[in-house]
Amino acid sequence: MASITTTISHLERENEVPKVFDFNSLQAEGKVPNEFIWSSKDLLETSKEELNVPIIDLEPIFKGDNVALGAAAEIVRETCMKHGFFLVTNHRVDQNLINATYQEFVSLFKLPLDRKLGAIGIPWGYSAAHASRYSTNLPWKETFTFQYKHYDQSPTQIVDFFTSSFGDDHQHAGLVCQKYCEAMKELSGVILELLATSLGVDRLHYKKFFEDAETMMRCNSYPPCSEVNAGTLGTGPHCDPTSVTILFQDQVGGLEVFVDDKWLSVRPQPNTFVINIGDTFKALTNGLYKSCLHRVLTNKEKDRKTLAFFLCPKGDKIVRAPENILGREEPRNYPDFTWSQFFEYTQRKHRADPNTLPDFVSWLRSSNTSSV
Ligand SMILES: C=C1C[C@]23C[C@H]1CC[C@H]2[C@]1(C)CCC[C@@](C)(C(=O)O)[C@H]1[C@@H]3C(=O)O
Ligand SMILES: O=C(O)CCC(=O)C(=O)O
Ligand SMILES: [Fe+2]
Repeated sequence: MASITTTISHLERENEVPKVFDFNSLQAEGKVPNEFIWSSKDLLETSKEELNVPIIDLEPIFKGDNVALGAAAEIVRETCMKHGFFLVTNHRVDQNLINATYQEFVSLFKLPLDRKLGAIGIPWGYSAAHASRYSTNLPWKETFTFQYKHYDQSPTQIVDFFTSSFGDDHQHAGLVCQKYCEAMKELSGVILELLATSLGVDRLHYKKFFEDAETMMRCNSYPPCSEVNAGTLGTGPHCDPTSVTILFQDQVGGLEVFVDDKWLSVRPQPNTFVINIGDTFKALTNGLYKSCLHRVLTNKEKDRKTLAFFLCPKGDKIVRAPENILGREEPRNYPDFTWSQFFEYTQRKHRADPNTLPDFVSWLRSSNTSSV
């Protein structure tokens, strides 16, 4: 996928000089530029009720308790057919590693703007509100994104990206993030076994499919926004185009899920990760599981950070659902495609939103038809 970095065309910024936003200045000024104002349909009011998210205790599953696995799989199937979000606890990821990774990003986003701008890159690198890609509906956030290749045994895979982005003084940060990604890779294996069991397919089916994954790791840093009622969003309404997201969120809150025509908040729960199904995994279930809509609100007082581990298959692998999901013979609802094709579509043709997957499938089918 590195080719995208050299050939990417800015979605909405073909012929303009991209603006650069400094959130420190924006906060000091206290006013919100128009580019950050979203439309009323994106800003529908949040419901008073919260999303009732099941918390799956992974400890019995780690211990090989198949009865517990079966019970957990039932809960996962029900929740993924409804909205695609659940929490996991007793995940065996060292809390000190989570804290250390979180603190590395606290420091990283405190760097002077010129050092962060020196790490700007698409899709890998630093971004301030995605202002180098879009000119409207800008998210009120900074991000740092990099790729983690599960099959790359190099101990410096992530370190090299951090030092090339920020200099040799970020070698330690890279090492910490590499250990975090390795822990996420282990956790993703357990989640994939749980998902396979919930779908009635071979328990190792998805784990094997993702054994050479090329994952996208991102830290989202959401500065406080003094003008919360101005119509800003930390991240706009979307379905993750990726496969399975393992999200660490701090205790600030702001993540919301659209279920039964209502925006419901996902309350931060200590010692848990948020797991959500993305578009590509939806296709890997032939559309049975929801890749559901979510968004992030801004808040007036607190800085919020999240660590998103976006599990993605190796770019050239064919995304195709296994036969007999839940033991049912079903017609195929999606054409074969590769993650590289879909990722490139999100980066060059269609900003990920609530309709990315159906729009991609229509585009793919029309391209295949026209190419014959
Ligand atoms: C494949 C991806 C594209 C985005 C990062 C991952 C999964 C989520 C996508 C995203 C967060 C959806 C909302 C819009 C977006 C542009 C963003 O706000 O960051 C999306 C990411 C991206 O294209 O960088
Ligand atoms: O930061 C969050 O709470 C969620 C962010 C998100 O949905 C994303 O980056 O895809
Ligand atoms: Fe998301």
